[in-house]
Amino acid sequence: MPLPTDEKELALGRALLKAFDTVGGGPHAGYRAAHAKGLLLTGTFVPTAEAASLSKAPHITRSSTPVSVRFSDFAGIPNVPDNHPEGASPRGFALRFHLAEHSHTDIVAHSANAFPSRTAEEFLGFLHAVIASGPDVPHPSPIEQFLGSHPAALAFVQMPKPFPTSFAREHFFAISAFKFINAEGSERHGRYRIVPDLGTEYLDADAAAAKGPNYLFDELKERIAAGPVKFHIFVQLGEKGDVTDDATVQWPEDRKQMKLGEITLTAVAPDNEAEQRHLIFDPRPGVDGLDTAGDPLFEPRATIYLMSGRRRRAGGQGG
Ligand code: HEM
Repeated sequence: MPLPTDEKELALGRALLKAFDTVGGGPHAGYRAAHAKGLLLTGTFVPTAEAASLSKAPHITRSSTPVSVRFSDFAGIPNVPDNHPEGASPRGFALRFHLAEHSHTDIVAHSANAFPSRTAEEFLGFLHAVIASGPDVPHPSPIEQFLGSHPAALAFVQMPKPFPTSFAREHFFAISAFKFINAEGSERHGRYRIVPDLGTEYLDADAAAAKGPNYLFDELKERIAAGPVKFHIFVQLGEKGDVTDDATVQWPEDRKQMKLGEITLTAVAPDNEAEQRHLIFDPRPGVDGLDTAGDPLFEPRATIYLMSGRRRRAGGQGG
């Protein structure tokens, strides 16, 4: 998976990485520039019978596929408390389907069904406004000005992001629309939703504040030692006219949702830190039967995940 050769794309990737480093007090050698604190679990994906009507992708047409899932807190701070008011949310769910040796496809999702910007350039503007807005900066501060002129960013910042009782009681969204292509060549747009088998469950603010800084990761390790953790993958199906190239626009809640399959996680991955450090997720599917659908976030994300991942691998420690 090479980096792009276009100098503008590379410069955007470098600028985003630098901005994340600044916000997270990094770089932290060997860790991700965002979603630095994580845990990797392993298990299996089993598709539903109807999933093949949507896509001919290998993991959707086979009876089962091994998977890895990396759960994470948002910030680029390796020891961010799981109950940190700004640093922990949205939580991440990065899923890898292991199709064959050196062959895989990923879904990278987070716990908010929203994103603050349509483009990576706009996201960089958001981060720069955060960086320029210390406590001593006069009002309206750069971030107040940015939020005043970017309604999607304001909505994202203001949306409630409650703390779950467990990673196994949180839901996740891949935000962008994808194209699903079946064996007959028919195409449908859809958006992934990953829903816990046990349903979502959240703490109130006082209960969250009373939790320890590692409450989510400690609980996940205990839970998986006691038995499997299950999630269902749904695809919210787009209809004619639904926007497919803008992560800030959600589709109506009454759109049909097709169940794609189930993930059963059974163990904490061995050599967890080294495995996490090595894994570089790609938000683009890159397999027959699945494609991106014009969302401008995909390419810059792929670039920055790769840039950050190579830097992390060279860091030699961390996860
Ligand atoms: C312009 C938009 C975005 C930028 C600049 C960005 C930036 C980043 C960066 C720098 C990382 C660390 C990469 C690494 O070192 O491996 C990261 C990881 C991650 N991002 Fe994004 N991101 C963007 C959009 C999104 C969206 C839309 C989602 C949710 C659907 C998302 C979810 C995640 C998750 C879950 C991870 C952790 C992946 C892992 O566990 O390795 N990001 N992002």
